[in-house]
Amino acid sequence: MNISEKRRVSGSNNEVKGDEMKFRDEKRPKVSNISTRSIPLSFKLVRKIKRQGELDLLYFQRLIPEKLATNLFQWCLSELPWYRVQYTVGNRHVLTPRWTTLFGKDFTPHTPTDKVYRRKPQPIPKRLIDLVKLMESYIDQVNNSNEIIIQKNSTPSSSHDIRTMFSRVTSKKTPKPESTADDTSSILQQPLAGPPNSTPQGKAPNKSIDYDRTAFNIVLLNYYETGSDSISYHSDDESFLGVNPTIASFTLGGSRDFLMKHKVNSDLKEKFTFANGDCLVMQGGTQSNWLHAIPKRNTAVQPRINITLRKSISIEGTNNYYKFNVGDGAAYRYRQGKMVPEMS
Ligand SMILES: O=C(O)CCC(=O)C(=O)O
Ligand SMILES: [Fe+2]
Repeated sequence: MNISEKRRVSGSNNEVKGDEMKFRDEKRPKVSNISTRSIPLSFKLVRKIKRQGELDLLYFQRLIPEKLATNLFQWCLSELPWYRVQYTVGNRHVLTPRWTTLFGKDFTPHTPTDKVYRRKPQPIPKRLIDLVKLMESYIDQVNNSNEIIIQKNSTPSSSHDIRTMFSRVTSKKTPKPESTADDTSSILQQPLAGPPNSTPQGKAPNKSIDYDRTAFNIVLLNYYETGSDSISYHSDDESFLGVNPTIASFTLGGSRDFLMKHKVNSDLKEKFTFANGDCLVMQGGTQSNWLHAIPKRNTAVQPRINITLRKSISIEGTNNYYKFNVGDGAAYRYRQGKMVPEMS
């Protein structure tokens, strides 16, 4: 039995051999065409990262305050069904090396749904819809702004507020305001990579890339229970995601390394270690030019849940997602510290 995983049949895939991928600082790309911008959005920080090789990222650090992120982690783990998908490609049997679950469907109009879908799409749970709406709004705001705003007490500019949203997750009690330790003001006291001058007002939006208005319809969750759980190098560049797809990817719970490498230029590599509450948005040419992975680790790592938001533009896309992330096997529920198959 082959336990390595080919991520998706139609995407670009490279097998990753566990920890063999090493990043040495001296091998990092030259800074010549690097621009990293920092924009505080209401009470948080986002970095626009545009680098050589069409890397185009938005890095929302500590977007979800820690306690709320931990609470959402626990809610996802205990309330959602999870799958350990197995599938066959040719004569190769693949065990997906992590738990997955999926919600949502493409926006294609069709009836009756059960005739076209291989597996009935599951509605996105309300709490996750809130996350979707929030991120759509944040991403559009950041992409439509070319401003570098450095101010201590910025007011929320989104109609969605992450604390309001997650107050549902934090159960009956009214959430206490978070300490300001995570707020933009304190982060901005530290110098960040970016243009030296900051101009608070009056700049026209950056028109060099036309980003579509963000509209997610698929919520895919990955649960990495131990360091043996992983996702091999791949890119989410399938045609059913459209051209230059935008994918938002949250980390809840434990930190894991997230590696990126350029598909052609082996000098171009990136490494992030995402923490509880972080969100990375991959957009523009990122998927067509880069691969990403969460490698296995044999050091102690805490369980991590990843929530990714994306858009399927066709029924085929939705079917593909359910095939590789829900599959045909049993649903599992997390009960008393372990995954148990659900009684059907
Ligand atoms: O867990 C992560 O951060 C990455 C997940 C991922 O790349 C995917 O589901 O396509
Ligand atoms: Fe991915």
